[in-house]
Amino acid sequence: MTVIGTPYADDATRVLLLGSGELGKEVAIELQRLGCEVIAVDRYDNAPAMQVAHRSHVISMLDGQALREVIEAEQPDYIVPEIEAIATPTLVELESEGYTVVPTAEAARLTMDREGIRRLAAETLELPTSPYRFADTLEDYRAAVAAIGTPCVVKPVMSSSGKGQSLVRESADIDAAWEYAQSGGRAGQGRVIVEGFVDFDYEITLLTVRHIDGTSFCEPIGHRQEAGDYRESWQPQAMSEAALAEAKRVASTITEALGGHGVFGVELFVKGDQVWFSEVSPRPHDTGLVTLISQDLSEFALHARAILGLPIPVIRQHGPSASAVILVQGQSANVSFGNLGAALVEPDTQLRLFGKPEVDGQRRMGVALALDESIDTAVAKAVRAAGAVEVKL
Ligand SMILES: Nc1ncnc2c1ncn2[C@@H]1O[C@H](COP(=O)(O)OP(=O)(O)OP(=O)(O)O)[C@@H](O)[C@H]1O
Ligand SMILES: NCC(=O)N[C@@H]1O[C@H](COP(=O)([O-])[O-])[C@@H](O)[C@H]1O
Ligand SMILES: [Mg+2]
Repeated sequence: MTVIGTPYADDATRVLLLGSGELGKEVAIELQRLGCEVIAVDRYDNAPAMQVAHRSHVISMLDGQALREVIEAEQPDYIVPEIEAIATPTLVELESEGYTVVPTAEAARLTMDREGIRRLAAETLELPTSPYRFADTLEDYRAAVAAIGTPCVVKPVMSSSGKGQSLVRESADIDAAWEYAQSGGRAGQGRVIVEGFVDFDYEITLLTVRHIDGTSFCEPIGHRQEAGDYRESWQPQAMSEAALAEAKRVASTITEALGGHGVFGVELFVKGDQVWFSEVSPRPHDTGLVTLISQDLSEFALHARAILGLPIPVIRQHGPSASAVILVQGQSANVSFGNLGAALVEPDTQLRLFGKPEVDGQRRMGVALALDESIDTAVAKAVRAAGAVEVKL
């Protein structure tokens, strides 16, 4: 039975977020709505979730000792990873000492790098995936590309949002993809995965919620990626009955193996009735930002309920909906967003501006949301709203 205490009191229900970006900000808001005490942690100050949390800490989350110190000082009831790059062996230790890691420390460990989750999905669970090889040296990498063939996709094993990822179309691209993977990963240099290119019709995120009463699925979310990062997402993605059933089978299998309670973003490629597992986030997914407008309980509200052991009897979907990202390019610690009246002039549009403290290169700093009569018009409306926002550096 769930009991929620009083924030700042001894009996507070303390939730510690490891990662404090835009996804964590929405999770923090949902937890606060239920009266939790929220502690936000990230590698830099003034991260989005820190701006709505009760307290925050700035540490390197890849430093196991620093991670342990913050957790031991805060004594959270729930530790909620929000990004992949965390010292997950420390989370495994802390879990064995009695702490609760969402959904489980093992899920965080396996998804921290692409090898853990890929081997679990393809080799242990025998789910369909692209063919793949891992490599640590340029020589092994060249052999891996030769074995997989072109086109293939090269990614650092530890990276997200497309960082360090490239498509090798022909042999002339091979060495540049290695160089990019070595410099573009989030957690330094090293191992890469070489994946056979899947020529899919479309790709989806199947948000899967493991909660106190079982497993629930959201309507499938379609999305378009550019340079390994999402630009627009929409819900519901039209799918054949057979493809949807197979997608749910794959999502059930992988999330059951990871265990615990919470939202999972299961990424799948679909061609006809065929489905390939790509990867899974044991946490809300960026393409799921669309659920801020498309569902009564967004993926963030669902995560909060699932974590706290609260029931999820139904998830209401409001109809064709879309999200379009607001990407900012340049260098500034003083970004401003104008022309917002025009961005929101159409009915059924919304904006989220994340409040990220700075940009250096390209960074997602907001998202536009829209509801409409069809997926096509909803996507077009969200893109118009995002495009109307005038960014000043
Ligand atoms: N083997 C593949 N075949 C075809 N397309 C692929 C393959 N791997 C990745 N992609 C494309 O690149 C996108 C990003 O890949 P992936 O999800 O592995 O990267 P990521 O860095 O983990 O991204 P994120 O953290 O945003 O999910 C996929 O959504 C897909 O569009
Ligand atoms: N695909 C993973 C993803 O979308 N993660 C989200 O982006 C933030 C990092 O943003 P930043 O790179 O701008 O700091 C993360 O904290 C998380 O909210
Ligand atoms: Mg992905």
